[in-house]
Amino acid sequence: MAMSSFAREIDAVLDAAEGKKTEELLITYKGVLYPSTLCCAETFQALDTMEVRKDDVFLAAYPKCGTNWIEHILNDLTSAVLRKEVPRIKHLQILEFGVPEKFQKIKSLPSPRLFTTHLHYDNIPKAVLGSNAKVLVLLRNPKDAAVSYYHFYNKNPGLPNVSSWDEFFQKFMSGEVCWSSYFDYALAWNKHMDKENIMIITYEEMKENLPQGVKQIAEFLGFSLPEEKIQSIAENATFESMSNKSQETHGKFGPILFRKGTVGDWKNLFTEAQSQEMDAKFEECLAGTKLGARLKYDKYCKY
Ligand SMILES: Nc1ncnc2c1ncn2[C@@H]1O[C@H](COP(=O)(O)OS(=O)(=O)O)[C@@H](OP(=O)(O)O)[C@H]1O
Repeated sequence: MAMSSFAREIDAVLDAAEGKKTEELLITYKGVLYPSTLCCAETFQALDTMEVRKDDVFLAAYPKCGTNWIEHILNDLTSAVLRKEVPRIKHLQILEFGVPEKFQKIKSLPSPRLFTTHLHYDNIPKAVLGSNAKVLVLLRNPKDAAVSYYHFYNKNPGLPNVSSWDEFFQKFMSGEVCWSSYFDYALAWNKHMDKENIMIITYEEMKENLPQGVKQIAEFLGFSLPEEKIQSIAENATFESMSNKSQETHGKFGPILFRKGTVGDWKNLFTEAQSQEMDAKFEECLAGTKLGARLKYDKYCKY
């Protein structure tokens, strides 16, 4: 099976990580950890002056909340509207990845350009947040996000191994993970989610009704597509469909990324005490907020 250029690009990043010592795998920029195989200070600086078009589309997602899933749907929706395949170029499309010279190439990409970022609201370029470009914000319940992140730390050669789930749980709770704290991330978006050009989606809602989720995203983007097209995009975006093609689309990264794709896997790792600790943190940070309600914590994070 032929590998996409995107898959070859990811394989090259994984190969580069294999040669690095553990202490070389992370960098810190403005107090936040990032993987050194993908991010550098020069690109963060260049991001500050990135030019934004009003028809650019941004996907903002905390890591492990289903970023690659929604990217795939956005790509399919855009390809359907343009009636041609939109190529994916990860180091260009993920705002904080790659080298600063990429911004020259970004300027020549045709509209509508699709970008992704895991950056905290405060670190997203002001040009993006000050524009009317559409921003789709993706979150997942924090317990499943933590479990997914834990496996990712240990399976991805680009991240340092953690010796145990207990160790990772404490790091996740204190925000000592790449892209920093889940709770700070969600709280920041809570303040901005009512803006017209911002739409929140959750992993769990997409799992509950994928065609409905695809339709809502299309409507938010102003894309008018026949029902059958929405259905076929949803069918291509199931976990089974995406993981079956992952070797082709994501190369060696495929099995690392498409792990389980379920809701509730946290019950296999969380101890009772850890579950209560996260319940208390959620209560302290997000309970009573509009975004907190959207996450349906009691449904997805309680026994
Ligand atoms: N199509 C589809 N349906 C349901 N779930 C899916 C799908 N595609 C990816 N996934 C799951 O999303 C998790 C990876 O999240 P991200 O893509 O955000 O990871 S990353 O931060 O970009 O590395 C990871 O979750 P876990 O399986 O729980 O680890 C993936 O399996």
